[in-house]
Amino acid sequence: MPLDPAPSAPAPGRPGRPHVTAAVLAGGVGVRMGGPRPKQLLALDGRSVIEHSIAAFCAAPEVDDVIVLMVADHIAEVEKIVAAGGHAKVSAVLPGGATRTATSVAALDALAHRDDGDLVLLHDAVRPLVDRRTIAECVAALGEAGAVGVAVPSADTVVEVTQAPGGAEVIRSVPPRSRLRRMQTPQGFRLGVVRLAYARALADPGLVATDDCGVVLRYVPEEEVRVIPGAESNIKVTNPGDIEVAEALLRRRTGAE
Ligand SMILES: Nc1ccn([C@@H]2O[C@H](COP(=O)(O)OP(=O)(O)OP(=O)(O)O)[C@@H](O)[C@H]2O)c(=O)n1
Ligand SMILES: C[C@](O)(CO)[C@H](O)COP(=O)(O)O
Repeated sequence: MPLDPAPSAPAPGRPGRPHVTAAVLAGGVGVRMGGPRPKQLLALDGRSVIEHSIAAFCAAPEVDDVIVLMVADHIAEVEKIVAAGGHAKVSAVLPGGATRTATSVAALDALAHRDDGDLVLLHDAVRPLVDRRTIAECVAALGEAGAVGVAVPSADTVVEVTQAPGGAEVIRSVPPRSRLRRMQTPQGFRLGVVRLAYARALADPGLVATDDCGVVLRYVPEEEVRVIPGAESNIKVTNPGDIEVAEALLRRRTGAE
């Protein structure tokens, strides 16, 4: 599905406001989950995991359009999901990259026609329970900061480990828990900031990244990376059993409404 070639413009009825694109990253094949199909296509309460994520951003009034970066072999399947679900804000379904980082870069490439002041929310397709409050607060925080991560405090003590000379894993340090957070998505950026970060990152042969805020922190250190509260329910469907957890969380949410 081709991207709308229209040049960057404020959304109709919202003059002066930056355009907000949500990019749903779905280029992974789900090695840890196992199974024949990528985990973003697994069923969760009558919809695929990826459709929950797409629907959450389509329903958010702050979001103008949604692009999906999907494993190339399954693009047609996602296009059908989008059409059948009537997710009208989806402007493109494009191939992801070989790594999550490459998929983030593909999302930025797809937004080359947007202005540096426009906004992008990069979201794991496999976080289907992202809620409206989180999306709204992420976009609102981008009014003050060029990069915004969503995170929750750690209930567990988190330790750094290393290998002892005999090969056993041993604790190297115990960072103060009160300052530790577990990062989630969406992670939101002014396009100019995240473009600069990835331009520098891609020139670094030692690039290793597990999230996009980390890329900004490392390669644009002058930029503040703001952290806003996430939600414990915004889990990443990663391992066998996580679908059942997501179903239980979804039932609890539906019951609370
Ligand atoms: N090449 C990749 C790898 C990952 N992702 C996406 O990044 C999110 C978080 O990644 P992860 O949970 O690691 O997904 P997989 O890479 O599919 O899982 P695994 O590491 O177990 O293979 C997922 O929505 C996944 O589809 C992506 O867009 N492109
Ligand atoms: C971006 C992320 O979800 C933040 O917690 C996480 O780092 C993705 O890691 P993955 O190994 O690609 O699932």
